[in-house]
Amino acid sequence: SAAEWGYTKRNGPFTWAKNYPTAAGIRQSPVDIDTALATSDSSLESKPLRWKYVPQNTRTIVNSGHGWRVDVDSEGSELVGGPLEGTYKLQQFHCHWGSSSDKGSEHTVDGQSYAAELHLVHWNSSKYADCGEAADYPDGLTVLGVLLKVGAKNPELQKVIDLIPSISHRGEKTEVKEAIDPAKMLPKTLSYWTYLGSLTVPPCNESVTWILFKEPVEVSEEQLAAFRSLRCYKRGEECPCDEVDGLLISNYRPTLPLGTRELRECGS
Ligand SMILES: NS(=O)(=O)c1ccc2oc(=S)[nH]c2c1
Ligand SMILES: [Zn+2]
Repeated sequence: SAAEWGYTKRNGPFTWAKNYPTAAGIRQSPVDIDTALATSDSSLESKPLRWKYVPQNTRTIVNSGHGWRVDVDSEGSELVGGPLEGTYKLQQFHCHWGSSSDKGSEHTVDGQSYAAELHLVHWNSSKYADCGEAADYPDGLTVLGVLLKVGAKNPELQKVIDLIPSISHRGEKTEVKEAIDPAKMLPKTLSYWTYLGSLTVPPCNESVTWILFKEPVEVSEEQLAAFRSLRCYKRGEECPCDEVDGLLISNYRPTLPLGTRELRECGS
């Protein structure tokens, strides 16, 4: 099959449009958040963003070959309000990072990169049967983005880090025994920017309402180093990517033009 997409020169973001034409679309993510362009919107202020997660429903963590991903049983979760119509359910959460902590976030703010970015992926359960179906519709998905900056060790993310040694190679997965509470990974203040975009990984479906919190959350250098210890190839196979012995040292997509899309903000 065609070389699997990834983040190296050979299979990275600038090659994705070859096999995934949507990646060259006009509603792509991530984007640079030009804070001067953001318009505050009273309708956002009048419908506060509200979420409910069930920590016991975080099921498994897997090495997708593109990073770690915690898959969640959607039942019992919900995200409503803000720019959203209807109810969205949590499907999974994962992270993007760089080879050093001066880069790694997908969204940038006035051109500034952060060390990493956490994504909580939700699907519109008011209109669609599951995440896969929802991903094919412009109002199908919502991703809550949290910017991560270097600082104190993040106790909730530490529960993910502790599982990384058991999913070191692509395809490996393990049960999440100690419940991880997604709500504890969100910032204290809930101000955010929102715009219409896409998945930041192939097939780059233009089906995501992005909600990016303004306040970064802290993570330690050691925790970032643990992310970079994941390998992008299967145990027993040789490394297909020309990354330093197949370590997933970087898995963020560079920003795409906002174009004529509206960028709204809620809260200061
Ligand atoms: N990076 S992202 O746009 O939040 C995103 C959204 C949905 C996904 O499904 C898989 S699998 N990986 C994904 C990444
Ligand atoms: Zn992501």
